[in-house]
Order: sequence, then structure tokens, then C-alpha cells
Amino acid sequence: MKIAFIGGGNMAAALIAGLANKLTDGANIHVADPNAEALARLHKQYGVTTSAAADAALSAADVIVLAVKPQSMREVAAQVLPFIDKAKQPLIVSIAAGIRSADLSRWLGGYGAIVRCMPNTPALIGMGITGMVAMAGVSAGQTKAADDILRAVGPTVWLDDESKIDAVTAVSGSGPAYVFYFIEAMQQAAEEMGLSAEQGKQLTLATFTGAAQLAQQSSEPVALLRERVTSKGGTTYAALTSMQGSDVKAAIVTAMKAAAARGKELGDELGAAG
Ligand SMILES: NC(=O)C1=CN([C@@H]2O[C@H](COP(=O)(O)OP(=O)(O)OC[C@H]3O[C@@H](n4cnc5c(N)ncnc54)[C@H](O)[C@@H]3O)[C@@H](O)[C@H]2O)C=CC1
Ligand SMILES: O=C(O)[C@@H]1CCC=N1
Repeated sequence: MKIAFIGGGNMAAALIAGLANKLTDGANIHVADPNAEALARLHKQYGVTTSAAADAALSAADVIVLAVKPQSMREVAAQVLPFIDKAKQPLIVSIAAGIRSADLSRWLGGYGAIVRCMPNTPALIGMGITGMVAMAGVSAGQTKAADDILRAVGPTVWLDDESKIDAVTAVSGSGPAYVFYFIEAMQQAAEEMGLSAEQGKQLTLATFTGAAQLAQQSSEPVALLRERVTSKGGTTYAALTSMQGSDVKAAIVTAMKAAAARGKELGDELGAAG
């Protein structure tokens, strides 16, 4: 499979790490990006071919992954359009937050073979997860190709309704940042209570990994796992009572709804143009 990436930034690099020399040879991956340093790094690490902008190399691609910022998608669609081989009908995969398939299709002159995805950065170590949805014009073979590409970096969750992808963005797309934020807070507390930075990091990260694995492997609800840690009148009870006093759960729910609302707003704002 020949895959072209338009945009070779954080998320593209994470996807390429999972794909190159696994699903397909590095030499079968082309990356177009004006950032010469990013291209040099990707070429050195994976043997991908590169160019400073969308060019004729795209015509050979079976799949074109659009991995630029949502604000650049309309301009990038115009740059890509002349190089889409209409007879070949390559699959377009968009990973941009907010950008709706219908708007991208319009910017690509009414193109129908589009899959919209929301991956996340743990893809870099093969532990990502991606929500995805296909436009009606996507063939079964192309759906499988999109699934193969994203599954190279973790499980995929197919949606029946594109509007749900804003919720996926709020949960798993942005989610790693919430987890890192929680880790930062726990590390800060560990240090404030006299542990070294290294000890705080080790204890916090092992706790996150262990708790996540336990939740994953257990058939019991996560609330029950939480209750098992929480002895009445004990230390965990003191911490959770403090969190409830600050309404931490409600704050997290509100924050995630803000992420989903921003995804929809990006779609409204950017999709309205042209
Ligand atoms: N970073 C994340 O955790 C996630 C990001 N996304 C989506 O992935 C997309 C990319 O995000 P990041 O990789 O984080 O951004 P980034 O800023 O790291 O990468 C964007 C890249 O696009 C390049 N670029 C800009 N204009 C271009 C053009 N005309 N042609 C080719 N390349 C061009 C930039 O030089 C840059 O290297 C965004 O739409 C974002 O919504 C989706 C899921 C998770
Ligand atoms: O923050 C963002 O907009 C992107 C989409 C999901 C993660 N990063």
C-alpha cells in the first residue's frame, strides 16, 4: 500500500512510527511538509520519501492522509486536489479535529472517498485508539485500508454517525492531555510531601499503568474498583472527600464537554468558509 501524508507533524509522526516497515515499507510512504527538519527526521528514521509541498508523488498513493491543522485544511485540500488521480480514486483520510467530511468533500471538488478519523498520540508507541467514520462513497476495500492503517497504532472504533466524532475527540483525542495533567498534579503533590522528583514520577506512573490495566482486565465496574481502595475513614476516603468538595468529577465532565463543543465550533467556523 502506498500512503502519502500531507503534514508531517506530531500526529503524522506517531502514525508513521506504527506503519513504516510494518504495514508497508518506509519507501512506500511519502510525506509532504514545508518543515524541512521534520522531513529530514522522518526520512532518517523510517526511509520515507519527502517533498516540501503536495506534488506529483501523490498521484501514486492509494491513501492520502491529511494531517495538518484544521485551520489549514481548506488550503491544503486545494493544494492536493490537482494531484488526485480521479481514475484511481485514492482514499482520503482526514485526522483533523472538527473538519466535517462534507466540507472537505466540497473543498476537494465533491470527492466522495473520505474517511474521517480521530487518533491520539499514544499511537507513537502503538497504544493509540482511533474513532472513525466513512462517507457513503467509500468502498469496502477502502474502509479496510483505513482500518488497517489506524489499527497499526491501536484499536479502532467505527462510528455510525459523524457527529459523534466530537465526543471521541473529547474523550480519546484530547484525553492523553488530561491524563498527563493528572500525572503532573500527582508528581507535584509527591514532591510537596517530601519525595524526590524521581520517586514521585516512578510511583505516579506505576499507579496509572497499574490502575488502567486493572480496570481493563477486570470484569467489574470501575466504581467498584475505586471503592475497594477506599476504606471507610481511611486515607483514600480523605482524598476523595476532598476531591468531591472541589467537585473534581463535575469539572472534568464540564471540561470534556468544552472539548467536544470546540470540535463542533471548529467545524462550524471552518466549514462555513467556501
Ligand atoms: N496532536 C494530537 O494529539 C492530535 C491531533 N489531531 C489532528 O491532527 C492534525 C495535526 O495535528 P498535529 O500533528 O498535532 O499538528 P502539528 O502542528 O504537529 O503538524 C502539522 C504539520 O502540518 C504542516 N503543514 C502546514 N501547512 C502545510 C501544507 N500546506 N502542506 C503540508 N504540510 C503542512 C506543518 O509544517 C506541521 O508539520 C490536526 O488537524 C489535529 O486536529 C488528531 C488527533 C490527535
Ligand atoms: O487539541 C486538538 O485540537 C487536537 C485534537 C485532539 C488532540 N489534539
